[in-house]
Amino acid sequence: MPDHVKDPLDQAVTLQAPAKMTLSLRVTGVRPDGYHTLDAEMVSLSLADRLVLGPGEGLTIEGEGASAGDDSVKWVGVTSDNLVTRALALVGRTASVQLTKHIPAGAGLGGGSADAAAILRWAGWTDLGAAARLGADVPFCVVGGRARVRGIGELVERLPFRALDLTLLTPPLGASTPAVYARWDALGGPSGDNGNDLEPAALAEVPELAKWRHRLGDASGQVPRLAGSGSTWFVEGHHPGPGHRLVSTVPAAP
Ligand SMILES: C[C@@](CO)(OP(=O)(O)O)[C@H](O)COP(=O)(O)OP(=O)(O)OC[C@H]1O[C@@H](n2ccc(N)nc2=O)[C@H](O)[C@@H]1O
Ligand SMILES: Nc1ncnc2c1ncn2[C@@H]1O[C@H](COP(=O)(O)OP(=O)(O)O)[C@@H](O)[C@H]1O
Repeated sequence: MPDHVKDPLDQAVTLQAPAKMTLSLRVTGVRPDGYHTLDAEMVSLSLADRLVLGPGEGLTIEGEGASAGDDSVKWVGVTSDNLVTRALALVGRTASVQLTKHIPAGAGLGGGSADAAAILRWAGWTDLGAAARLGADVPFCVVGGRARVRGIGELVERLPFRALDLTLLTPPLGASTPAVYARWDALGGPSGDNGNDLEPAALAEVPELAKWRHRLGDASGQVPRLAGSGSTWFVEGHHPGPGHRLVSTVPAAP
């Protein structure tokens, strides 16, 4: 058992929870339960939430929320279905948790999954099938770094780290993951022509997303790609601009 698990509550433990970026995403099928199978490349980002664990119980959340002035941190919610609370329950541990959000919620950056994965890593949890029951993005976030992800997200094959700078633009609107997958079904399973099969479905579901793609495209001279089911757009390289987040890939934690 790792040292930090022996007596974790005697003193505070600080955990980093890196956001994930889905660099490419192909939907390869639909399971009988309605979940979609994927073939995706995911990477961890320098953008991260912070969790401070201490003795006792209870969750507090603070943070600036999403970009463009949207206070979406409000809808993270300190409830029993918060992914931090559910991760603690899965590993059978108690702790007080102070969560500082830097990853905008509902932005396709896996913020909640990253927080849950930080708890699983701290507890030494390695069952990625069970981790996927918290959320399909949680297994990748447990492994981190760079990986090919298949199944509904539970099959994670590590890939060598690749340093990459990215510019993100997160619109002040969320894209609901279940709604985007449902729209992909309704559209007959379209392929994305820019590396992400969910992009046409997300644009059909939330047409306002197109405005933000144009904005980042104009600023960077590239064709932005949608992060997973959205709502964040990204391009390669660092392109400073209003509301732009300049991030880099980070290797898996040792
Ligand atoms: C699309 C992706 C790509 O990385 O994420 P985002 O980039 O938007 O965060 C993931 O597949 C999202 O994973 P995650 O956000 O963890 O989804 P979950 O909470 O597990 O699932 C929410 C809902 O999305 C649908 N869902 C999710 C994952 C999957 N492989 N097939 C699905 O059909 C299901 O309807 C499910 O009830
Ligand atoms: N600790 C958490 N941080 C962020 N969102 C959370 C958390 N726990 C639960 N959620 C919920 O998860 C949903 C998706 O948020 P998030 O994981 O940040 O985005 P996405 O799935 O778009 O990558 C939101 O509806 C949010 O309320």
